[in-house]
Amino acid sequence: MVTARIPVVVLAGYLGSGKTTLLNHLLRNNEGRRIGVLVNDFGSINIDAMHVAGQVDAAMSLENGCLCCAVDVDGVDSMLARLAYPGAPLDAVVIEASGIAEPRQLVRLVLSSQSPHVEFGGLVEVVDAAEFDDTRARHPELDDHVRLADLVVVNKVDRLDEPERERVLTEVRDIADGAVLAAERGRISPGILLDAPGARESVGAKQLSFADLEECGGDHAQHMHAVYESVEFTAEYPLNPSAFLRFLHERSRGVYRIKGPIDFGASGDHRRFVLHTVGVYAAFEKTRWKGERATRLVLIGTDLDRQELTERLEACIDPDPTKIDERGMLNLARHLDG
Ligand SMILES: Nc1nc2c(ncn2[C@@H]2O[C@H](COP(=O)(O)OP(=O)(O)OP(=O)(O)O)[C@@H](O)[C@H]2O)c(=O)[nH]1
Repeated sequence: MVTARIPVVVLAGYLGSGKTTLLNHLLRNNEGRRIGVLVNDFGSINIDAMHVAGQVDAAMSLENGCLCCAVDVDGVDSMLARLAYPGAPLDAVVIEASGIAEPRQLVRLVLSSQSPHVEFGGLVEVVDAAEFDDTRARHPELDDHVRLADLVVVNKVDRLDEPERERVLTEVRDIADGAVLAAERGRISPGILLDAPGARESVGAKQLSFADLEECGGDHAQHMHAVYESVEFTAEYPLNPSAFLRFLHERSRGVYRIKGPIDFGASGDHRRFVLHTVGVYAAFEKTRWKGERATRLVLIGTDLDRQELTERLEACIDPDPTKIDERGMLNLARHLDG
């Protein structure tokens, strides 16, 4: 009897490109497919795992460290074995890599899996259309990631006007060997991503060869995460919105990405603000507190001064949270994510 293998899709893409957004879109619009998720955050607070929690059929997360180097094939195999076992109620597993993981290494880990229950389901690279030029200038290896991918999702096209959007799409198509799709908020059809690579032939599937995987990829010093670091900040007391907005405006250039929920305001206010900064872009997503209220931020960047950042964030804690700073909340509203 031939055992059906569960496809394992590697979802990669630079910091803040929209991987979690795309994953959440898939989980909400799964068209009946049951999806297991393996999330790898950079930083010890699992913000991405918090974002996908509750919508997924089976999930595991790996904290603090980059999946591509911190874990060997046995480690990935044992995690995959816990998600994908004989008779597992899953149709696919998606590994959401951290934004600075080396996709080639991740693909190699999946391809080297000894598990008879999984197969490589393809590499999907999410690209932030609005940050494409900047990211490429800072990280020329982005071209390589785009070239290797079975499917490149050029996300955030809403942030560009028509001519710029076409220019970026043309540039990505010139580099990519696989299929290229434009997307807003990761809205792509789940079938394109989750069915075995053969099913993607309509948009141009490709399979990675071991030769592709052997080229570089193994040199840790060249990996993005070798130069990035993260600082975590948690606070049980609310932050003052005006003070925090000042912190945001004055943040150092080294801080490329900040994400996580923030508690602003007094106990009667149930609004939960989730901050996302990507480069100079900053947005708050408004949700509601369900469990414990606390600020939990992860800051990712290069040359971070941990002590200075922590002190500046601590200075944002509101000495009197019973008095909501309405003006600050109004300013915050201007940054709200549509
Ligand atoms: N305007 C716009 N914003 C988007 C789009 N997709 C995602 N975002 C926003 O971009 C920010 C980062 O999105 P995430 O999905 O968290 O990105 P990520 O790749 O998972 O981030 P890391 O895991 O930190 O690398 C969030 O504020 C999203 O709401 C899009 O298509 N358009």
